[in-house]
Amino acid sequence: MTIRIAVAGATGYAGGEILRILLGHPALLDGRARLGALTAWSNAGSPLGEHQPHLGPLADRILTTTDTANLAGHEVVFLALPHGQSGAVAQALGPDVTVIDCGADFRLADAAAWSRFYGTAHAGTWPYGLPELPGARAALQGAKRVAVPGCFPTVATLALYPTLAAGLAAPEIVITAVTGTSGAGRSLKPHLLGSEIMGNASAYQVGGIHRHIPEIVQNLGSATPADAAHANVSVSFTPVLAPMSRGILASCTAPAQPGVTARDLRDAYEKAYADETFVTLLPEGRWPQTAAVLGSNSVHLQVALDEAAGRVTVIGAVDNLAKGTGGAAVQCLNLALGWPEDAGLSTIGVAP
Ligand SMILES: NC(=O)C1=CN([C@@H]2O[C@H](COP(=O)(O)OP(=O)(O)OC[C@H]3O[C@@H](n4cnc5c(N)ncnc54)[C@H](OP(=O)(O)O)[C@@H]3O)[C@@H](O)[C@H]2O)C=CC1
Ligand SMILES: CC(=O)N[C@@H](CCC(=O)OP(=O)(O)O)C(=O)O
Repeated sequence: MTIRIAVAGATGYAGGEILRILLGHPALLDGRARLGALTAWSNAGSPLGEHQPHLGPLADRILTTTDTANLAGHEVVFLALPHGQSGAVAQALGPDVTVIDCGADFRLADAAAWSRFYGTAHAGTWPYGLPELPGARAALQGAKRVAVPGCFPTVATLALYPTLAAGLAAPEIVITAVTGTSGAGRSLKPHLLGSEIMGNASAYQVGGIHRHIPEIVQNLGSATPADAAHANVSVSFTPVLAPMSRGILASCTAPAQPGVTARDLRDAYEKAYADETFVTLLPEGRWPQTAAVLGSNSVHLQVALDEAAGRVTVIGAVDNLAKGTGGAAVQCLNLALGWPEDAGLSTIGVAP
């Protein structure tokens, strides 16, 4: 049987990245799977090529409206819709359909935290699509519903989890992350005008209000077993917008426990990620940079002990649209359908 895959939100950045990756996926190249409906909202009725000129083979495909009728009859549906839109769409899809949601709607287990940061009713909680988190991979194998992580939580979690799980630092976390503009999606936003962005760097959502904070707390809370309720995990997170289209470079720090050495830290990361295809601890002395992971499903990490300040510092780089969304979504598809986890996904970046 050929698996039919629909992509809802195909005109967006996340939907476009999912399609870019699927066009090179072995299951689509050899006919085990094929692309069905490609849906949109305000741009329904127009050809995909008007919005995603880089997806040549799909240029003439006409976008249909994101609704139940158009998404019916597919074995797999990717949702790449604005926050709050996934719940109703997913509910109308049968339990046998594999639904992979790039939005935030089903990421959080804590309904109160959801309401506090998103201001709407909590839709529910699905298996969390970060296979590299201990225990997560098993829950994703064969899953019919997957919540793809946010881009900042992906890199922050992978950067700090080994340190916290090994008890090498206290969970009093400070993260500053430089991000490209595509993280905001492609709808017009005044602060993302070219003239405001070029030659500029600006902090936003400062002071504990960014939506990704509860997601990072949830993930890193699970690294500290004595803290099931995440009560003593604190996360100070400051995002900084920079003039680049893709990429996140995150500096993640936490207070080192007394007696911890640089060797302890490296050992923790080498052990945690020894078998992970998409997480690379760089050789000593080399530092992650966004260009090195551009277009790839990789996260690059480097860890240092700042002895004078008594802090662990981990630098992480990710392509927000690849491992930060579209690549993670395809990695989760592979796990859900029992395909090789890395099928269609590259660890090789685009540089310069
Ligand atoms: N960009 C990123 O780096 C990341 C994005 N995500 C998540 O992925 C999802 C999509 O983000 P992104 O691609 O950046 O966003 P975009 O703004 O680029 O795209 C949004 C898509 O949703 C469609 N859409 C707009 N309004 C509605 C609506 N009311 N109902 C249904 N569909 C609608 C748009 O269609 P049309 O063009 O026809 O109006 C478009 O296809 C979001 O939930 C986002 O949080 C997650 C991690 C990282
Ligand atoms: C530059 C910029 O605005 N970035 C977005 C990234 C969020 C994102 O894409 O993740 P979600 O799926 O959780 O929305 C932001 O900071 O809100």
